Amino acid sequence: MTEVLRTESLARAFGGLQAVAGVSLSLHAGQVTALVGPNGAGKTTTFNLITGNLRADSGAAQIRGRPIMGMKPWQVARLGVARSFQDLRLFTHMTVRENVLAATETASWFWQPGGTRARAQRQQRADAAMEATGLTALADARAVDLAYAERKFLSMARILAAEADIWLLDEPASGLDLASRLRFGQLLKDAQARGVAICLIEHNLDVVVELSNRIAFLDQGKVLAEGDPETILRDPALAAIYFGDRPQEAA
Ligand SMILES: Nc1ncnc2c1ncn2[C@@H]1O[C@H](COP(=O)(O)OP(=O)(O)OP(=O)(O)O)[C@@H](O)[C@H]1O
Repeated sequence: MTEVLRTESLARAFGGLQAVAGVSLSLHAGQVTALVGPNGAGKTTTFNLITGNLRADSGAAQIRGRPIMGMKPWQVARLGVARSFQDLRLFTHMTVRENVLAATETASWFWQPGGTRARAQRQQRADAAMEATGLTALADARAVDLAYAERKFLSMARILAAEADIWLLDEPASGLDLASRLRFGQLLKDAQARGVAICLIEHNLDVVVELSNRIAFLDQGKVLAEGDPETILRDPALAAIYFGDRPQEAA
């Protein structure tokens, strides 16, 4: 299985708080890795360090062997990383189509050589992404007017349209009803079949079991365990940490 992204001992503190304390992870093409752990474990911060939204204090990360530390978010995006946020970060007063088109922005402008063709391709990519996420009929609706699940799917449509092959998804299924969750699961399975490497932050363990091949369990900024979902979720010590029933540390 091809490794596409690797982090080595990533670390980041906020003042006295060591939010990420040496995270080493690897993502593989066609595999879904779930980042699981209690609130405040450092999951979102790990994403932010990979995507260049935050600078690491130490450690390294590479995409297909290319070091990415110190890169800006747009540079990491150009290497094929697409990311969703817990708060979605849509352009709320733009339409669904405009939101999706904006995610295809790396194509050239229409006045450049080949620009007209590139622009037509962007439209096609946006149309395909809206179709795959069930948003075609809402293409002209403003993001702010969408229902909650539709906004979540719009955030996924933006990821699809970006044609990235590494997806970092921050709680993409939270708050979805069962039917939407199944639809979302199908999107992930299709992407996985195309060889996309997916990393998913997810609190709902049913979703984790349903969708992921591997779990990396984080606590207090460290990967405590890594492995297949069955094994990790059956571990009573990890369950105690996850459900807030942490054993007292020796004084
Ligand atoms: N910009 C920041 N400034 C200060 N502290 C921060 C900042 N970002 C995160 N933290 C702190 O770092 C720790 C890790 O936060 P992070 O959001 O990465 O956790 P998480 O595992 O994603 O949590 P959750 O599951 O609740 O989203 C938390 O204690 C959080 O309060």
